[in-house]
Amino acid sequence: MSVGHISTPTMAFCTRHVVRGFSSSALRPAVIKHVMIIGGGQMGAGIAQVAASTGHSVTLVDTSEEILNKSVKGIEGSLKRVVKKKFADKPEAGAEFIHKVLQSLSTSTHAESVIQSSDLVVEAIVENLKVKQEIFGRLDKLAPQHTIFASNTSSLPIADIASSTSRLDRFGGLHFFNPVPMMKLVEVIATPATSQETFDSLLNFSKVLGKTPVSCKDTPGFIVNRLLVPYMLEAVRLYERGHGSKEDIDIAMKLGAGYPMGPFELSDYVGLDTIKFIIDGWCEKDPGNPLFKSSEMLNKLVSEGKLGRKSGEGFYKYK
Ligand SMILES: CCCCCCCCCCCCCC(=O)CC(=O)SCCNC(=O)CCNC(=O)[C@H](O)C(C)(C)COP(=O)(O)OP(=O)(O)OC[C@H]1O[C@@H](n2cnc3c(N)ncnc32)[C@H](O)[C@@H]1OP(=O)(O)O
Ligand SMILES: NC(=O)C1=CN([C@@H]2O[C@H](COP(=O)(O)OP(=O)(O)OC[C@H]3O[C@@H](n4cnc5c(N)ncnc54)[C@H](O)[C@@H]3O)[C@@H](O)[C@H]2O)C=CC1
Repeated sequence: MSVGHISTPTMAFCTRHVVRGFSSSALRPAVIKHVMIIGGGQMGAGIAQVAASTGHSVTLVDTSEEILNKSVKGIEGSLKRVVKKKFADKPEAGAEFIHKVLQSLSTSTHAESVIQSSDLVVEAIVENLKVKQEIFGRLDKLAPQHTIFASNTSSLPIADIASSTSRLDRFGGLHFFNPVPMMKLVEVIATPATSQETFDSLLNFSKVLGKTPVSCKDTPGFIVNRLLVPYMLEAVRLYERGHGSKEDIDIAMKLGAGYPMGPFELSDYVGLDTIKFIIDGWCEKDPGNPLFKSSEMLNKLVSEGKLGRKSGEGFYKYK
């Protein structure tokens, strides 16, 4: 499906002169122009929006047209909010900007037919190692030599995801933050096998998106989630012990610690299914660690389909 005009793909490098995706005359980061984003949920749609807004041609991939239509509607809504600020006095320029961004964005339910023209693949699908490995393993066989693969995983080791491919040197992590159009940080993650050129390309790509990248090792939670997850888990334990209401805990952290959202508001914003995937994964890896003990309250909400804002109810109601 095409949202706007799909430009003719141009490869970042002519294959003849390419060694592992980099110019053989001088090893320099590949130029990233064509980006495939896999997963049109909260994160994938946000990454697609920002990439299309910054001069990239973007294809957003998901499993159904219905999901992709919803993703594009969300992107249009978010672009309107961006334009309201950015082009406050120039509504026509704002409308032109939105038109141009949507022209740079196409959608597809078939990653295989897009991979040949992709310089970079950013995966933002469900937080499940096997599912991520399966999709990267399949695309690895079809992707051009120079194509860089990156995962937006919150909690899985990048090296484990990369192990399903034969391009360990061209594989890294690009961890964006929610909501992507507003959050300035990107964690750029190198595994021991990620080449310097790939890492530089990912750093550079993040800067072109207008983000501030930080360099991370492939360690659990990278930087932000290594610190955020214990804090959030401690909040839910405090609540489960009856030592504070969720409303008071949220107010306390906003007004006392200056956070824009309290831990329960933020959990609903992130998505309780995603949070459960993260905690269950860490618990499985480190079962003796009391920090990752599962939360009965969280499990109950997820089993009832209360996934936070995206389903209309989580810790709070949104209808
Ligand atoms: C307790 C539960 C136990 C579970 C424990 C387990 C923990 C596991 C956690 C793991 C988490 C993993 C997630 C991850 O990997 C990393 C993350 O992404 S963490 C999340 C990081 N994000 C945040 O912390 C967000 C914090 N919130 C904010 O910064 C603000 O609240 C927010 C910008 C979202 C909204 O601002 P707010 O003032 O509250 O509301 P407004 O609606 O007025 O918006 C302000 C401003 O921003 C514009 N805007 C907002 N969203 C968008 C958008 N999507 N697109 C475009 N523009 C947007 C809006 O238009 C407003 O603009 P104005 O011009 O100011 O009107
Ligand atoms: N929600 C958050 O705040 C953050 C999430 N992340 C990570 O980003 C990833 C995505 O998270 P969200 O966008 O929140 O999830 P989401 O649930 O909103 O979206 C996931 C999307 O992936 C699609 N999908 C699933 N399997 C697929 C497949 N095989 N092929 C194509 N599409 C597929 C789903 O249909 C869905 O649209 C996860 O790895 C998560 O850990 C990272 C930073 C923040």
